Amino acid sequence: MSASSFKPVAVVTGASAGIGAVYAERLSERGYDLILVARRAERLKALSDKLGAAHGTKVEVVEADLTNDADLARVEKVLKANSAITLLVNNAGNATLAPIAKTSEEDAASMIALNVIALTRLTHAILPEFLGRNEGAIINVASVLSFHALPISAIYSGTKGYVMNFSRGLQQELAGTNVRLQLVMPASTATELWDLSGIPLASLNQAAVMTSENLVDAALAGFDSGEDITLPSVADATLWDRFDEARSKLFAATQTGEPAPRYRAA
Ligand SMILES: NC(=O)C1=CN([C@@H]2O[C@H](COP(=O)(O)OP(=O)(O)OC[C@H]3O[C@@H](n4cnc5c(N)ncnc54)[C@H](OP(=O)(O)O)[C@@H]3O)[C@@H](O)[C@H]2O)C=CC1
Ligand SMILES: N[C@@H](C=O)C(=O)O
Repeated sequence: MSASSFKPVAVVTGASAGIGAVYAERLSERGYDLILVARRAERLKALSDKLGAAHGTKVEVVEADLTNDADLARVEKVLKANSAITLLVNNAGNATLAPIAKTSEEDAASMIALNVIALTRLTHAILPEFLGRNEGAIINVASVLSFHALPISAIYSGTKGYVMNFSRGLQQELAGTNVRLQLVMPASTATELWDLSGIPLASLNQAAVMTSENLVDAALAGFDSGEDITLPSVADATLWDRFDEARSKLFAATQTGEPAPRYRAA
């Protein structure tokens, strides 16, 4: 079934589980028709049936492995062909949490292909249409590991650091347009990702783990209030402002054109 044209359409990648499945539910409640993307089509179909019955949502199920070039090209085509799309949620992501020496080349490549390349290409696919209509929104799901790295997260943090910088740069490009990008940076959230990553969810400090429902509801509250950057678990929002100010000052301080005195020969 293809999505109808009289309701706005949202695309959610990685909608078969976890955070993406909750985004699909919440966007359905908000009156969107949906294009849901993931490998497990049977789960997407079950979600589609549920949302159709509950809210009359029309859902287009797109079974795709976003690390596969042909599948990704097919999803790009779906995005380019549908002018009713007003929202893209780049949520699909995977993690192998282990030291690099213990991470297979396949797992490393898969994180880069999904977290970096697929997100970039899908953004690139939808952007001309959004800019042409001067409307639309992109939600990029990054992580608090976008700005922090652990001994087991070098590659994952690298990919999520990319999502943060890609999104920050694009937000500046979009200034003055009616197209917006929200960067969401969740901390630990109770999803399948953990067990798949090699770190059991049960081994985490449960007090620091958010439910995916709370995560998405907070992220959408941030979206509704016009936030560019949403850190759903951070109570003191000025922490980000101070971090970003320090980053900006550090960048400005690099623009000297000469070695710092401590590096000059005595
Ligand atoms: N859980 C957490 O603690 C945190 C998660 N995040 C980020 O949130 C996002 C969602 O993760 P979360 O809900 O936790 O993870 P889940 O593992 O629960 O869900 C991941 C989703 O991505 C899909 N997916 C995985 N691989 C592929 C692929 N190759 N092609 C297409 N779809 C794929 C999965 O579907 P299928 O297997 O059917 O393809 C699934 O729908 C990710 O970007 C993650 O990095 C950020 C911070 C914290
Ligand atoms: N998915 C989590 C892995 O460490 C995170 O992004 O925080």
